Amino acid sequence: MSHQQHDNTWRLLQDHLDEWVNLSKAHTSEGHVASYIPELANASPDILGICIMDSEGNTKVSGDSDFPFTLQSISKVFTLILALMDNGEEIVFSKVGMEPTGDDFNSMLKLELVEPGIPFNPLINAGAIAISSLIKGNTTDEQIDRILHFFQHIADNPSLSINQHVFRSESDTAHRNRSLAYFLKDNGVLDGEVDDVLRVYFSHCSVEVTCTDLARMALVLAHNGVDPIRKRRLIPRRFVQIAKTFMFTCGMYNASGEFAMNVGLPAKSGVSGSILTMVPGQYGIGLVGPALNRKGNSTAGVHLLGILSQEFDWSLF
Ligand SMILES: NC(=O)CC[C@H](N)C(=O)O
Repeated sequence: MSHQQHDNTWRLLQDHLDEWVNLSKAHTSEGHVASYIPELANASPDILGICIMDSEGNTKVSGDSDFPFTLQSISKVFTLILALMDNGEEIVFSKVGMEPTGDDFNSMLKLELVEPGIPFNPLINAGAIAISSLIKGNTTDEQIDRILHFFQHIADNPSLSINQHVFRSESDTAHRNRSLAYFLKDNGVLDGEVDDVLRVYFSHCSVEVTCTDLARMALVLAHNGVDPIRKRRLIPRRFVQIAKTFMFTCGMYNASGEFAMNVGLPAKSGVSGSILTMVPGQYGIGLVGPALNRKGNSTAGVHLLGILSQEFDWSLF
């Protein structure tokens, strides 16, 4: 992208981002805050915030961009990358597949239906739980520490930490994830103890961030693993390529096709109402809008990204 294009985009964002956020905010009333993790239900449904970061670290923020939230399923992108860096492709893809499911993110249907009973991809819950078990460490605490440090490193923010209330809230109520994990254990997909693996999984889902952290993490993916600000490679290019492909095909759960059609960018959402996305080679984007549609994606967030993509012709197609 030329400097002039960037300047134009930045000027339009300066003039219109607040207006687009306000327009999209109206769509928060179409959704509901996730309540199956009781602690998440405390978030106000009418929140909407966004941060867009360019490759020099300049930001455009709007709305409730300081609202802290937990990564939830967005963390799965980065644990996948760490598992790939720890084990390589061959081992990782002996435990999870490469295909979208078309089912809800916490579905267990295909684990029994389709041989050999490995999760279809690393971004559905079953797949992400399998990935958690692949993170290296001599103890569960060491695995969790390594993940947290990796997230801090990518976000360039050493103060990222685990929200213990959200962790406990999920851990106490995660009957479905527990059953998924036992299923995986029985199918020979999980190496460790179910409780230990789930502690790793709930911990990385509970890392607390802001939109700016998300945008910063996305920026590294937008630049294929090189941090354009620290001017350093943080992730091998191939592993970012794998992560972005999954984001494209599975990142918005079973609404990934619709999102690809309307926005056309690799993205990952979480049940906290967060979305991480990027304009390849250009911008990292983080947003939060806790009111979710039926498929578990932020109603206002998806709307806002639709406007931005159209306005700036960001679709990759
Ligand atoms: N979709 C999500 O964000 C799911 C993550 C959440 N921790 C869960 O396992 O249910």
